[in-house]
Formats: sequence, structure tokens, C-alpha cells
Amino acid sequence: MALDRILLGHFRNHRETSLDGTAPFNLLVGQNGAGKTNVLEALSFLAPGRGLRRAALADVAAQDGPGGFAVSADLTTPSGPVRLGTGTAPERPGRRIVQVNRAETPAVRLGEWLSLGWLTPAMDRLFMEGAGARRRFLDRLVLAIEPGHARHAAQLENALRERNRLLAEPFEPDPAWLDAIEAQLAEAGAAVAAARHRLIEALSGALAQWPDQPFARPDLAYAAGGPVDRAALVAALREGRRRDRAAQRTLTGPHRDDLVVTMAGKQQRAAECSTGEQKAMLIAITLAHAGLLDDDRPALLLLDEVAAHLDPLRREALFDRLRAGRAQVWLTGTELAPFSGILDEAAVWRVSGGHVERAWPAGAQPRE
Ligand SMILES: Nc1ncnc2c1ncn2[C@@H]1O[C@H](COP(=O)(O)OP(=O)(O)OP(=O)(O)O)[C@@H](O)[C@H]1O
Repeated sequence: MALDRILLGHFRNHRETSLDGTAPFNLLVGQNGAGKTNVLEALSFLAPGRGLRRAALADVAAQDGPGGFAVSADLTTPSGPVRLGTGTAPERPGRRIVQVNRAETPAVRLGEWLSLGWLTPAMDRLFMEGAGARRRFLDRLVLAIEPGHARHAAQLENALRERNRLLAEPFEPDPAWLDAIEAQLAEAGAAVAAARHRLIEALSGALAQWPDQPFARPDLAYAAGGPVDRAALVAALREGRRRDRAAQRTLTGPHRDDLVVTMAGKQQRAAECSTGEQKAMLIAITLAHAGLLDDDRPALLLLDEVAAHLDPLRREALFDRLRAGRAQVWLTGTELAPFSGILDEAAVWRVSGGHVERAWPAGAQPRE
């Protein structure tokens, strides 16, 4: 299995939770507030970034715990098991520690081991929010396929921060210094833009090959926030210095990109579609993306409260598609009924009050 022997220590309402004996489908079932999404969030910290809630690290540590948290899991790879771990120490609750086989490593490198995707109820607002949320969404999809994207995105962010800082100074910035920063910005920016563009092309291709899927079909387009070519971006940045100085921020570049989604057939912008249509398009994108994952790295797909909202036909289509994919899937729900189509192939985990117990189907208890 992609991930197994999962441990959560002082992670939100989980004091000490272990999940052992995972399956291709894993169902986390329990009442509202039991701690199901918290398990998904813990798993999402096995990727670079801030996890599926984008929470501050200090908020993640259990309120009644020692102040830090820990998440670890065994990952099955072609070259044997690898132990991934992450968390914070009580004395520095804002600093994330990442370990691979117990050796500390930068968080961006987690992407080299595991492809991770998720769909949560909070993402229902993706098409209504500002472009930043869609860029983050897009970047996560890219990252699952191209782990080097995390490094380029971090370089872009650093160069942007530095350029904006220089432009905000009361005196005229040193042009040679600006030249150097803009060269870095354009180098990383062109790589980020190209990767986003490749992803949208690949997703569009995958969606076109799956015309009879029962979810509303999205058309995807890349709206570039500036020139995508490195040399053209360097020129645009240099030309825009005076304007950007007045605005006190950089007004051109991939940090202003957007993902434009339209519902195919209707030709209606996603933001104007119904909530159900928007959700269906997100599911279609998520499933198309899962089909793009290569065999190089194990993959994980976290689907929070997705199944219960679908009618039986779409639920079965979702399960069929997931079954055909290669990602280990984690689904949450308040009851088992929506999962009847996959119960005999799933590991069922009962979640209650921050505890998780493996539930065995009647007659299938393991022998001690
Ligand atoms: N830092 C924290 N320390 C302790 N408990 C926390 C912390 N953060 C959140 N919680 C608790 O975790 C619980 C929510 O867990 P979670 O979001 O995983 O629920 P859920 O099972 O997914 O519920 P639902 O079905 O309503 O989505 C809440 O009771 C909340 O108070």
C-alpha cells in the first residue's frame, strides 16, 4: 500500500492515533467533529506546503498537548519502504520539521517521494474566490506530477518578495541589484508558468478522452499574468519598474496567473454555475488528474465528504474511476451507506473523539 503504519501524535484532537493495515480504499467514518478531516489533514502534511486547511502550524498541535505534533507513515516504494515524518517541536511550534528515513530534509523534497491530491468541502468556493486560490490549486496539481515545481515556486516567491521590498524603499533602488533579482524572478517564473501550462494541456487532453463521464465537463484555460517566456518577462519587469514602484508591488508575472474554468456545452464561466455543477467539475478535474500520475511515485488521494453528496450513478462512476487509478484513496463520511459499492475492498476506520479503530466487516476479523 502507498502509506501504512500511520501515526498521529498530538495532532488536533488526535492524541495518539495509529492506522495499520491500510487498503487501496480507506474509509474514515464517524460523527461530525469526530476527527476524520483531521486524519486527512495529517496525511496532507506528507506533501510540501501548509496542508489541506492551510492552517498555521501552531493551530495544528493539540490544544491540550505539549505544544508540538508529529505525523509519520511508511511509504511503499519500488526500492523498499521509506519512513516519512513531519511535525513541530514544542519549543519551536512555528517551524516544520520533515524527515525521510529519520534524517532531516527540506519540506520541498517530500514531493519526490509521494504524489498527493485532495478535494475538500472548502474547495467548493474555488471558482468564487480570488485567483490566488486557483493558482495554489493548480500548483498542487503540478507538484503531484513534477516534484521540482516546489523549488521553482519557492524561488519565484523569494525573488518577488525581494523585488517588492526593493521597490517599496523610499530611495531609488540600485538598478544592478534589480537586474539580478529580476533575472532570478524571470528564470523561476518562466519555469512555473511552463509547468502550469503543461498541466492544463495534459488535463484538457485527459478530460477530452473521457467524454461520457457523468460529471459536468470543464474546459480549462491558462490566463497568464505576464509574459511566459524568460527573456520577455525580464524585459517586461524592467519596463514596469516605474509603474511597479508606484504600485509598490510587481504587476506582471506568473504570480498573477489564473486558471479559467468554463462548463463545456453550456459555455458558462464556472463562477456562474450552480454549486453542484462547480463541485462536479472539481471532481472531474480531480479524477482526470489522478489519471495523469505516473508510476514513479506512490500517490495518495484525499476526498473529504465527496461520496455522500453524489447520486448512486455518479458515486459508482467515482468509485470505478478511482479503482482504475493507482492512487491510494482516503474517503470520509458520517455513515457507511454511501460506500456500499466498495465496502468489500476497503479498510474501514471508525473515528470517534479523536480515536481511530479499524472496523472489520462481520466474519472478517483477523486471527490473532
Ligand atoms: N488544535 C486542536 N486541538 C484539539 N482539538 C482540535 C484542534 N483543532 C481542531 N480540533 C477539534 O477537532 C474536531 C474537528 O475534527 P474534524 O474536522 O476532523 O471533524 P470531522 O470528523 O471531519 O467532522 P465533520 O464530519 O463535521 O467534517 C473539532 O472537535 C475541533 O474542536
